[in-house]
Amino acid sequence: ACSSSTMTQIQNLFVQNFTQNRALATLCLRGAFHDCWNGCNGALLLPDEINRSENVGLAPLKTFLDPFLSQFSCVSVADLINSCAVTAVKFLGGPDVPVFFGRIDTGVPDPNGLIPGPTLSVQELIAAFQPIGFDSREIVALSGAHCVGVCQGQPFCPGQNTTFGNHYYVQLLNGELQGKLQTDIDLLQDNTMRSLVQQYANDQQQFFDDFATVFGKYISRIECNQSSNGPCPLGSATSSSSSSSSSSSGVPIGSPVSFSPTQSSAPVGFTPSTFPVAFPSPGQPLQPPFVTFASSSASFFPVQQSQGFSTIIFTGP
Ligand code: HEM
Repeated sequence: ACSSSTMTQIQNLFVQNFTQNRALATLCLRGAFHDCWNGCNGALLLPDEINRSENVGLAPLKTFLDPFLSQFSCVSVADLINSCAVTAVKFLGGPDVPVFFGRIDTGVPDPNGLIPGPTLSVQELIAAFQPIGFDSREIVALSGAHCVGVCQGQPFCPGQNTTFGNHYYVQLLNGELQGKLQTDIDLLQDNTMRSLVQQYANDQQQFFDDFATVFGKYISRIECNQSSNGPCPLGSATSSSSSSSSSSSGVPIGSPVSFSPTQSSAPVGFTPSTFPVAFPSPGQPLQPPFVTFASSSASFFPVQQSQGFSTIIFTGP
């Protein structure tokens, strides 16, 4: 893993790029959801995986992150994606999500079709999250990530999709999310989930606190037995459990490790998160079109300003 000062440098580069195009931030957040579903392992950026239909729309994330991987050889893909996601949440106005760095990349694509699809019923959604250790209340908190970004080119939350906040829950209750994701709308059909939607709609701080805890837990799920000599700091390696699955190459994947994301120090072998990173003050964006790595002549690809979230335009290098 990189030193914490290098992680800070990386996070600052993320911030600079988000300043140019906020759509990059929402891409990163969705990327962490997908990369970590089967344990955070960096497989999302493998060509076999990024081009799957379940990852439609995420290809620009690879374009965005590849230059970081060339520039910073110390960082794993999984750490890069998750560092990007927590930086995105904060950049968009959300809470500090605790994150530690030291994830190992698998190099093998995850099985296709594991990630829950947008047409699941609420019972199916609960059943999908249960084996990876998340209950219905945690699903409600995680789904709040749809306060930002787009669904099939349209804002999830009409008029408010560029900042992180509890408007997703307010709009869900008001019926303003009709025509978007069925899995979002169906949260209202389960009594426990609907009452939590109401609580979050009334109390942004509670949403932020819960989102930080639950998303911090989500991005800490690391399969410890992927490598015999890499860091496995979050718990003892386990290679079998009732919920274990197999990767497409037949390598057994251990049960998700758990730890308290509110613990103050990084587990052994992990670099702690480096919040707060410096955020540019509003009204002082960097000059487009180039964001460059400070310590090298490598120029980052230019990202043009896009209107809202409808387009991400890459014109580089
Ligand atoms: C609960 C199950 C979930 C389902 C079925 C789901 C499904 C989807 C779908 C279909 C899209 C639209 C993709 C497109 O049309 O381009 C999307 C976008 C997004 N999802 Fe989810 N998602 C889920 C949970 C999550 C979670 C847990 C997170 C993060 C914590 C997340 C973050 C995002 C973000 C930020 C976007 C917007 C991406 C962008 O603007 O490019 N989602 N999701």
